Amino acid sequence: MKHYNLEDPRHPTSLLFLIPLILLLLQYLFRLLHPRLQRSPPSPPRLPIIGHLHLLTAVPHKSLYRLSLRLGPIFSLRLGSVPCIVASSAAAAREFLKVHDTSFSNRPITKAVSILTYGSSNFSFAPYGDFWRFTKRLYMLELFSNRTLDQFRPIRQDELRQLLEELHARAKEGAVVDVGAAMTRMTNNVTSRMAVSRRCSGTDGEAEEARRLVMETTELLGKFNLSDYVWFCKNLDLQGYGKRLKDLHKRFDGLIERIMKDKEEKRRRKKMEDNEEVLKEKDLLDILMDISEDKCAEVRLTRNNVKAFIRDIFTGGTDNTSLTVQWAMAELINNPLSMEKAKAELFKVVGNGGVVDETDVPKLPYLKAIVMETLRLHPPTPLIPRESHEDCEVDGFNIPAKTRLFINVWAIGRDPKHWPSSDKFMPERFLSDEVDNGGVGVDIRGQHFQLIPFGSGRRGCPAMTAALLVVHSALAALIQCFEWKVAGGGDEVDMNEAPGLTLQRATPLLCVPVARYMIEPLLLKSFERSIGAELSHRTLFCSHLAIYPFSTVLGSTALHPPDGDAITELLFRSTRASPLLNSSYRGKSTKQRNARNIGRRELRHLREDALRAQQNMVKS
Ligand code: HEM
Repeated sequence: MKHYNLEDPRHPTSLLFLIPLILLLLQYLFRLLHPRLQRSPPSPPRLPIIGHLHLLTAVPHKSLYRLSLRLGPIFSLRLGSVPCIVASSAAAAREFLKVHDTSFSNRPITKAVSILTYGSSNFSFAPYGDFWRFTKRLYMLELFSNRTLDQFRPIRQDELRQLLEELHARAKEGAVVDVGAAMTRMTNNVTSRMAVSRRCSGTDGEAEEARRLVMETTELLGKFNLSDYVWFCKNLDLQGYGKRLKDLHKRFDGLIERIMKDKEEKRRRKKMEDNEEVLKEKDLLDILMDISEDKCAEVRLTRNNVKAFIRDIFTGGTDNTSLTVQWAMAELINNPLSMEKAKAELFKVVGNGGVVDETDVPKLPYLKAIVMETLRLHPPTPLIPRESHEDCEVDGFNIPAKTRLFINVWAIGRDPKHWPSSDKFMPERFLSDEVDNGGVGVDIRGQHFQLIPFGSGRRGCPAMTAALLVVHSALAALIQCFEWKVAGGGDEVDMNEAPGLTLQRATPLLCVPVARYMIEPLLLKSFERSIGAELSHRTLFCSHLAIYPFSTVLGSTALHPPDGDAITELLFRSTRASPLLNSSYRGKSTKQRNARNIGRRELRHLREDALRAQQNMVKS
């Protein structure tokens, strides 16, 4: 046996110092051979199994913002077993949504998504590829084209009128109004009438069911489901969301099937009658059905595609739009100076010559600045979700395929680097004649990455124009027609956010509206203004029918009914239906209630027909 002196370099223990060196060398070689491991974004220490889940609080965009202050604008997390990356600065958002947009053009498919979208048969969660490209074109050229938006203008006007009438009635009673609920009803109705020619609120149970389904869909899509993140919970339903999702899907499917069957029957009848005029008046479901029946279409839409698209439109069209108006109103109530400026601008442009209209908006820069400032501070989708479909290198970091990306739009909108006094509500920052506080020349269409409430790039929101039409006109009308008092006294409303993935308010916005004008003459002036010089006796009569209850119109001596088939029919219908709505008919029996409901429904249909007749007359 050999004996070495410890000082002797040939002694085995003296070689121990080589081990760390060898390990480092091996690690280097390993990284060299596996480019994915070359450089990963910074990440905090994580726990076994749950990874970084414990770092997320109930309001995830806020906890991710706090982490970004420590880790930088791009950092990575492991939520359970899911690799994620978070971008929290304008420059980082630009990297992901512009430079590497193609690599991050997928959306993560959660359990809720897969159940509620008929297995990603819709547009917003379709994987990036030919089908998505086809549907994007469909959205931009058909469903949300300028022509279609123009066609639906009377619907938006009519729903705004109904909202104002409802608020006016509450103002007369001095009653408290939940502004959020009223707005959601309105946006729901606009979307539903555009999509399937039906309202989502009203006297019949089906309309209310539709509204409930939309609300539940938005709620469940915004929930954080453990089975999406923790591998051993994958097939468990610990929070009970799985059961609720399946039940919700079944109810939605039943409703949409009924609507589609009804529509198919109507289309068959219309085709048999070959009624050209009626066939031209299409809702979004008609457009989708036309494409699904078109044998030459580039992509043949299945029945599930059509259903999933309609659901997409319902979900996208309701909550975001309503939330924007709610937060804007809350900010204006807490910033009375801004409210006064907005009122002054509206008075200068519209005066009391009618209710503010979509066509007035280009002349209302302060109103537009209010909406931009609201979307900066309160983006309805605070975290934009995307997923990479290939390995890529972003800003020197290697990001493997199937990494979930969250763009923290909320944090970017409050970054003091771009927005001085970033937490303050200052619409003036967007107006060139005021001090530049970061906003002059910035727009929200996805080109300026410091303000991207509608996202950017290929998968940016396709309905931005439609959404802004509703947001601007509804907000303007609320400011123009009412003073708003905080319910229960006080001058300020709470600005806290509720838990979840969408930017809901923690407390409802409860206010008492005080009417600034008599609403009916104002609405009538709007109609007269909108048809301007072409106003004739017949169109004026129709516009009265569309606004006033029948009895007022029929009793009006100033408006003796003009001749014409359309008018005669409308008159005949109103004389038949008006007794049902008569104020003396206040009985509580089922028969009386039913009669009133029939009367209300007929009033609604009559108003729609009167509006249509009015437009046809103006056109011809
Ligand atoms: C104020 C209102 C709205 C806001 C703030 C908003 C915001 C957004 C955002 C942030 C995205 C993701 C963009 C991205 O990944 O880059 C998005 C996508 C989408 N939005 Fe909107 N949205 C609004 C209104 C609407 C409306 C009214 C509809 C439809 C009726 C709609 C339909 C969609 C659809 C279908 C997508 C998915 C697009 C795709 O994946 O290619 N949105 N929206």
